[in-house]
Amino acid sequence: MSYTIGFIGAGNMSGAIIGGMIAKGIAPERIIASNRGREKLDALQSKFGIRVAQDNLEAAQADVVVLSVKPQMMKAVCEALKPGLGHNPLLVTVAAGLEVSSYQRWLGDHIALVRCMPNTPSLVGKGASGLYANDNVSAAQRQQVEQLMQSVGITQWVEKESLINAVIAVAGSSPAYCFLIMEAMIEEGVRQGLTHAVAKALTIQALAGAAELAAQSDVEVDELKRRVMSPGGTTEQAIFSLEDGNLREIFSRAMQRCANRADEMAKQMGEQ
Ligand SMILES: NC(=O)C1=CN([C@@H]2O[C@H](COP(=O)(O)OP(=O)(O)OC[C@H]3O[C@@H](n4cnc5c(N)ncnc54)[C@H](OP(=O)(O)O)[C@@H]3O)[C@@H](O)[C@H]2O)C=CC1
Ligand SMILES: O=C(O)[C@@H]1CCC=N1
Repeated sequence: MSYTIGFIGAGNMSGAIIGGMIAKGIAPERIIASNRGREKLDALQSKFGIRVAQDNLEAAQADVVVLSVKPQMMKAVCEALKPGLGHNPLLVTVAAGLEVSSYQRWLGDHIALVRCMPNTPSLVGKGASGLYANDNVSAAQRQQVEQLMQSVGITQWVEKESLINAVIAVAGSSPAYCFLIMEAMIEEGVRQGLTHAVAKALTIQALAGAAELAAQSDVEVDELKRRVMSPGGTTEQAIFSLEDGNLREIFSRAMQRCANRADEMAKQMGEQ
């Protein structure tokens, strides 16, 4: 692959994808990022050797243009980019909430646009991205974006745009849920007498190990859970406590709020 990739907005999500791509061996000269402020560009340039520009129109000259500013900024950014998109690049937006129809209103009905919902573990090659393409995206462009995002993790296509909100709940936002679980486990480990360093090392490895086991296993996760729960043993006391506390309902509510917020954002910002 030798096409160029431009990132508009060089914040957390762009940094994670760029870092993952460089770690996978994508040549830094193929990547250009633009950002409002200079500081993040300097950091990305010195860390990864990519090209940077403060003018979004420069990054927009790439073959694939990743729109990675906050949803609230997207309309203004797109309208300013419009004159520089005459080469009709493949556009990939990672913004939560905003729908294809909004981008088409700002940039024209002809745009080839993929909505990609990635997550920050992309930085370490363990990203999970959902992808949705509008009708103008060709089969070759689908492959191109798939290949690009697979360089930093796994991808799953969804064929209905509304399902991107479910992808946000399951993958885009969920690293934060996992970090919260880690925080809680580390805190209790320390309460029970472990040092912070020991509790942290064990927590991270237990969760990473469980995820790897689930990924490599040919049985469902509920069976893997059952294999840890010796009858009359320790684990079932913990699981009973979590179930008594309605953990499933807590997750269900949290993920519904997450997806609903994406809906709400689409409505608010789609009216712009
Ligand atoms: N963080 C995450 O885990 C995920 C985020 N996303 C999506 O990614 C997008 C970016 O989020 P995230 O990286 O977290 O946010 P950040 O705030 O970290 O990054 C946004 C970047 O956009 C820059 N920016 C703002 N306005 C402009 C402009 N007019 N021109 C150029 N650059 C501009 C900001 O520059 P400055 O440094 O000057 O403020 C900032 O660096 C969002 O739409 C979000 O929904 C999707 C999945 C996961
Ligand atoms: O919180 C957010 O809105 C973004 C989208 C998914 C993860 N972070």
